[in-house]
Amino acid sequence: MKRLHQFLREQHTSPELIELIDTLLVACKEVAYLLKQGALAGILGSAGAENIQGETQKKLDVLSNDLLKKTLLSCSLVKGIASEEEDFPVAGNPNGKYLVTFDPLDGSSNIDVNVSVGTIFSILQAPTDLAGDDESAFLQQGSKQVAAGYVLYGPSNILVMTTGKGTHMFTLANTGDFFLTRELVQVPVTTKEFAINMSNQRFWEHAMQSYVDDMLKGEEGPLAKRYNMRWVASMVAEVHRILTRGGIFMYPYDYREPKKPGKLRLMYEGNPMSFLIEQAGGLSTNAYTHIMGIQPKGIHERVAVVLGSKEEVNIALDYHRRLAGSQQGD
Ligand SMILES: O=P(O)(O)OC[C@H]1O[C@](O)(COP(=O)(O)O)[C@@H](O)[C@@H]1O
Ligand SMILES: [Mg+2]
Ligand SMILES: [Mg+2]
Repeated sequence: MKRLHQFLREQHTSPELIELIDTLLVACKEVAYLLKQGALAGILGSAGAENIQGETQKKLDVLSNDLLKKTLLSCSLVKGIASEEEDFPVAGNPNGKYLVTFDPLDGSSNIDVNVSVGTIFSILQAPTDLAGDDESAFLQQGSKQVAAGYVLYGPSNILVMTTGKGTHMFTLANTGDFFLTRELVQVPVTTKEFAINMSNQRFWEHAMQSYVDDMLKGEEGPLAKRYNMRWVASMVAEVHRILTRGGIFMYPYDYREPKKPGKLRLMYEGNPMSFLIEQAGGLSTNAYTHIMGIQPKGIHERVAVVLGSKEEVNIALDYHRRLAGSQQGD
């Protein structure tokens, strides 16, 4: 079986990018180790603090953020980092070549119940004229990502990544090495499986309500399909399922907090996941347009997410095109 290193070299990945990915994975392996120990390592429960987005931090949110931050900032290639758990970007080496944004622990609500969680990352080229703690250095469209991926901490620990040459999966062995276990992943074009938090239904836009209503009508409805539903509440686990067997994942805009265009964050959730999905032949949108074409305005900016199997995402887009701005009963 092929080691990650060998694979990346064969893909003509630059030695610097390989070194950076290696560094990042050192921290992810420590997170994986801590998760395996669970209560024995005293890592469960809340940290008793909130992040800048007003979310209660779990102990492991803080621990994994500290691990990733320390490890990445020790690498001379890193000019700056931006994390879900850091209010502002943090500067690294002024001559560093890369910026890294990350969600150190995705699916935090699942830590205490021993369900899959993950680390999501996105790597950008650092502009030479801006400091590593200058927010504007990070505000690049998702289409500019140099590499992106996640490590899923589940029954197996799996790295899924892309450098723009397809999406590939690597499984962590006991030796600490990642081995290539799925090359050139392809998201099936069609699906009958959707993932959405149904409890927010009454807050969605009419277009999304109408689409999901029609899905629930099954064979007798206009979509003429019997759908199945899944909701893990860890985006990494949902995206992993979709990369493995297809599906559509949606965290749409909703009216709960009208000023926020969605729950998920563009720079360290939406963009990296979009890069992975689209490199695997899927589609990733905010229900209207490609996520990777959105010009970010802030490192913690929110985004609506509708991604997965191409045909199904196109159906969702079609509902939004037709019903944009309409109200129930229109
Ligand atoms: O609580 P909900 O509405 O089910 O939201 C679940 C979503 O929130 C997230 O947990 C947000 O990520 P964090 O845990 O990093 O804040 C996603 O992974 C997941 O898709
Ligand atoms: Mg997250
Ligand atoms: Mg998180």
